[in-house]
Amino acid sequence: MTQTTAPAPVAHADALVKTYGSGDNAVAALRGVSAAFARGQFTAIMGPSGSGKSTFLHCLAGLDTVSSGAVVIDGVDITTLSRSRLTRLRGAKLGFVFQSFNLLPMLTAEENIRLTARMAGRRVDREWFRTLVDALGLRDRLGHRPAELSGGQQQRVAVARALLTRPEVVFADEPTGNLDSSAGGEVLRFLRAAVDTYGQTVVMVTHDPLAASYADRVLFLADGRIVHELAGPTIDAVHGVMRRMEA
Ligand SMILES: Nc1ncnc2c1ncn2[C@@H]1O[C@H](COP(=O)(O)OP(=O)(O)OP(=O)(O)O)[C@@H](O)[C@H]1O
Repeated sequence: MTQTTAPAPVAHADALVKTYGSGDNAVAALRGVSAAFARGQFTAIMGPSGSGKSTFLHCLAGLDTVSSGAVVIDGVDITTLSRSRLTRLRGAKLGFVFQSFNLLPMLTAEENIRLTARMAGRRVDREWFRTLVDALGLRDRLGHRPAELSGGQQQRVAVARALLTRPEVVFADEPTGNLDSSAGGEVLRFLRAAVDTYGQTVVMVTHDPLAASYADRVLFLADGRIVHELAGPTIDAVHGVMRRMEA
């Protein structure tokens, strides 16, 4: 008899607790959150304002410290790493896309795309660079600075930068929050294609049920806890869970 075992997740969080401040001013942002992220899976994180979405993403991505619990990326508990080892691991294994693009204004699109790889001392695979630039429609924009690009183009530059190092996980915090629906759709379609074509793992915080419907599953947070998980989300199903959470 052959036994099939589920592949180990590329990232997981165990009993994450995050409290900001102390004493009377303490705010419990995460109250024991556990979740596993399989390789090649696209997860959306949703929930009301203040439910802990950004805190969860930042703790998972090693951008914020945790109060207790563990975050394991590719077999390493990142909550135990020194600051410098954590910085190296982020550069080597993680990619980031933020709502506000976070491009350096004095660098061209191409320089911005190469920046993370350069800072991590990673050699850039030319073929992969070209594949990403073409898939994101940036070929004739490479010499432009961010101020000369539309919001959608800037975010596509940020997405190319995030994927250039072939990270274990891409973390995206409201990546379409500053984009109109057409530019947002392009970014989401590309993230979906990166999951389907390259087996990229993506974790994305969003307020938008349409954006969440591009994911393989949605984790819903409320008051610092995961309260629901939806697989194969449709826009209607996401709206349905949100309505039930508000009731
Ligand atoms: N640096 C901080 N200092 C103190 N409290 C914080 C800090 N960051 C977040 N919080 C609090 O932690 C809780 C969770 O915040 P978080 O930003 O993670 O929520 P969110 O679900 O991402 O919200 P939104 O959808 O509004 O962005 C909130 O009560 C927030 O006020």
